[in-house]
Amino acid sequence: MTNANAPDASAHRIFLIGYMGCGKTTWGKKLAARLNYAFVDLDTILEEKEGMTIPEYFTTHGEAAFRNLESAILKSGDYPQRAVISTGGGLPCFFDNLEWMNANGQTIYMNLPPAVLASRLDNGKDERPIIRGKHGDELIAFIEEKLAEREGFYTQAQHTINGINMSVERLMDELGIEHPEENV
Ligand SMILES: Nc1ncnc2c1ncn2[C@@H]1O[C@H](COP(=O)(O)OP(=O)(O)O)[C@@H](O)[C@H]1O
Ligand SMILES: O=C(O)C1=C[C@@H](OP(=O)(O)O)[C@@H](O)[C@H](O)C1
Ligand SMILES: [Mg+2]
Repeated sequence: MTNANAPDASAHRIFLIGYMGCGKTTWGKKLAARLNYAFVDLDTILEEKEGMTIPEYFTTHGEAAFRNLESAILKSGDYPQRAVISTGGGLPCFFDNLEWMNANGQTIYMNLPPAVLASRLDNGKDERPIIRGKHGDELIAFIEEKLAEREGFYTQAQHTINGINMSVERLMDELGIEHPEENV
C-alpha cells in the first residue's frame, strides 16, 4: 500500500521500519544484495561505534541515551546514498526521525501481527533488552501494547507491506522498482 507522498523509485536510500522481529535486518540484507545496494543496519553501526552490544549499552547508558544516539547516527547520514537501511524498531517513534527518513529516502513499514512477531522473538537469545524476560502470552500481550503505541508512527511510512510471505520481489513491487527477469 503506497501513500500519496511517496517519492519515485529513484530516491536511493530505502529505510525498512517496523516492530522488532518483523524482518528488517533479514530482508534488508536480501533486498540490498538484489539491488546491488549497500546494506546498513543502524543498530550494528551503533554497536560498532560504542564497542558494545545494544543490551550492554542499555545497561550502561540507559534507554534515553540509546534513543539520542540512534537518532544522531541516523541523521549523521554517514552511510552510502545507495543503501537499504534497516532501522531499530523504536527509531521511527522518537523525535523527528520518521520525518527525517521520509524526507531523505523511501520508507517502508513491514507489518506483522503480534503473535507472529512473538514467535520470532521468543528464541531464548538476549538480543533485545526491552523484551528481556518476557515469553509466551506475556510477550504477545507486551507486543500488542507496544504496537498500539507505535502503529501511529509506523503507518506514516510512505509504504506499508504485509510481512507475511515476504519476498524481495514483493518489496521491490511495493517500492516501484522493476525486476526485469520477469519480462523474459
Ligand atoms: N519471513 C520470515 N519468516 C520467518 N522468520 C523470519 C522472517 N524474517 C525474519 N525472520 C526471523 O525473525 C527473527 C528477527 O528477524 P530480524 O531480521 O532480526 O528482524 P528485525 O531486524 O526487524 O528485528 C530472526 O530470527 C529472523 O531469522
Ligand atoms: O523496538 C525497539 O525499541 C528496539 C529494537 C531493536 O532493533 P530491532 O527492531 O532490529 O530488533 C533495537 O534497536 C533495540 O533493542 C530497541
Ligand atoms: Mg534488526
